Amino acid sequence: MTYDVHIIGGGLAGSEAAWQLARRGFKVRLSEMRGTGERSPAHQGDGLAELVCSNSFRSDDHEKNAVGLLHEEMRRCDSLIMSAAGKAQVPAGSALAVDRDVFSAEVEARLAALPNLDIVRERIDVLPEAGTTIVATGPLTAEALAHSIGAATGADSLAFFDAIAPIVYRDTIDMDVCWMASRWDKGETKDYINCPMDKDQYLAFHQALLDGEKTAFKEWEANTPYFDGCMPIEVMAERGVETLRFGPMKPVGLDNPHWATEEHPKGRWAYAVVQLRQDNKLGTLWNMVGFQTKLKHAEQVRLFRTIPGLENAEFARLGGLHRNTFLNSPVLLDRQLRLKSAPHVRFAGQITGCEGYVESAAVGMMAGLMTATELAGREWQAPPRTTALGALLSHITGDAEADSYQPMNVNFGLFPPLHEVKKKQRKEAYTERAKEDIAPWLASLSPA
Ligand SMILES: Cc1cc2nc3c(=O)[nH]c(=O)nc-3n(C[C@H](O)[C@H](O)[C@H](O)COP(=O)(O)OP(=O)(O)OC[C@H]3O[C@@H](n4cnc5c(N)ncnc54)[C@H](O)[C@@H]3O)c2cc1C
Repeated sequence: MTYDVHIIGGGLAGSEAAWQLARRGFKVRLSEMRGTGERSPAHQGDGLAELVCSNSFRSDDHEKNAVGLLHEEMRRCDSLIMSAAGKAQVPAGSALAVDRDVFSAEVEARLAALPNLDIVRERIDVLPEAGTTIVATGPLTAEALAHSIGAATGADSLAFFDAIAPIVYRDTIDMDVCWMASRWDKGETKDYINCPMDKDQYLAFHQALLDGEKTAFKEWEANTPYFDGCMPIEVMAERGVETLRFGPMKPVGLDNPHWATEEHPKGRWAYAVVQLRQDNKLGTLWNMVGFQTKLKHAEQVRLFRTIPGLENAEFARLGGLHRNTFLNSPVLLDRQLRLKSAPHVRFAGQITGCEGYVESAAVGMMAGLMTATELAGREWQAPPRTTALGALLSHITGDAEADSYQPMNVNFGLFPPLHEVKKKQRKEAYTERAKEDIAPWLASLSPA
């Protein structure tokens, strides 16, 4: 079969791009290296759209949160990733969290049902010299292709670290010590397992993190920065004794019923809390929220078993650390995510420098829509900057003005941290305006 588009990489972005194109009638080849015996250091299976770390798509609140707004806009574009997430949803308060296996299987099944899409298990080592191509190989692009991209761009790619959080078997958590609750009782159910620490336990744990044996840095790694949203707990611990208590171990809004008294019948707040969030639909696996780490594996087991309630914890997966690569998009790509030096090649997903599952999928979706518009001989209109999609795209391509990306309260490196954005500006940005502005843009898309 001859193809209209070759998509390289069947992760979140590549799967979404393939969906947008194939359901518009274009012939698509989707090349995914997993399934050939090859995997990135973070992927664990061979399914399309595998979530490599947390199982959360973050806030689903489209009234108050920019990521929630992005969810909403993607749903309006008939996003495969959002609809599969809906099918695979597990309880997580106001966040959208999924069973990763159900999610990946749903994405794969929906794509496999499209007659004009071929999913081919193959590793691509060289950037195609001709033909409409979308590269969505992610932050862990296989080495040969990464070199080929490097040769084509002539520019150094940037590198940073990401770390993976551990996953615990539910039946090894001591619920006589831990309890189920959502912070401030948000959400209809009590979605998190909470492990309480008193002050002495917290201080001892903090010290142990500082003393714990870590994976050694190689020379080239020493100056590579972390993205803030994926900072390992031991690095956070190094920033100060209170940092974790204001981060992943925040105790506020969590009444511990095991510590109830006559004066506090609902329970009292602990000095610090470790939270676990459901990771699979069955509820047998729970991940330690914000506990990404580069501690050595044996050290993780020893140290995490000192957390109250996790004394007998068995780990389905331990934390890890990886070096990621992404393009200098504002310099190398045009406003339609095409490589300036080879415009038949478009990039999508985290390799463009965006960060997060939802953002990667959103960029994949837009790359698919751009390609569909181009192939249909129509003129592409960018989504307005007042929308979450427009803000994301503007920022990736370096077209952002100060206020255009403020609604994006994503806490990863390329976006301003939440605390730097004034509440009032955020609220203004989340108004109905974005939802009104997206409507004419949706009408401009090439028909499905
Ligand atoms: C370790 C780690 C942890 C992360 N944790 C989180 C998190 O908790 N929450 C969050 O929101 N985001 C997280 N991210 C960030 C990001 O959102 C994810 O990496 C996301 O999966 C990116 O989507 P993508 O489609 O761009 O890439 P991926 O989902 O990685 O997909 C790329 C695909 O391309 C394939 N591939 C690579 N090279 C080739 C080749 N040469 N030929 C063929 N196929 C190839 C890969 O096998 C993979 O399936 C994490 C990233 C990493 C690396």
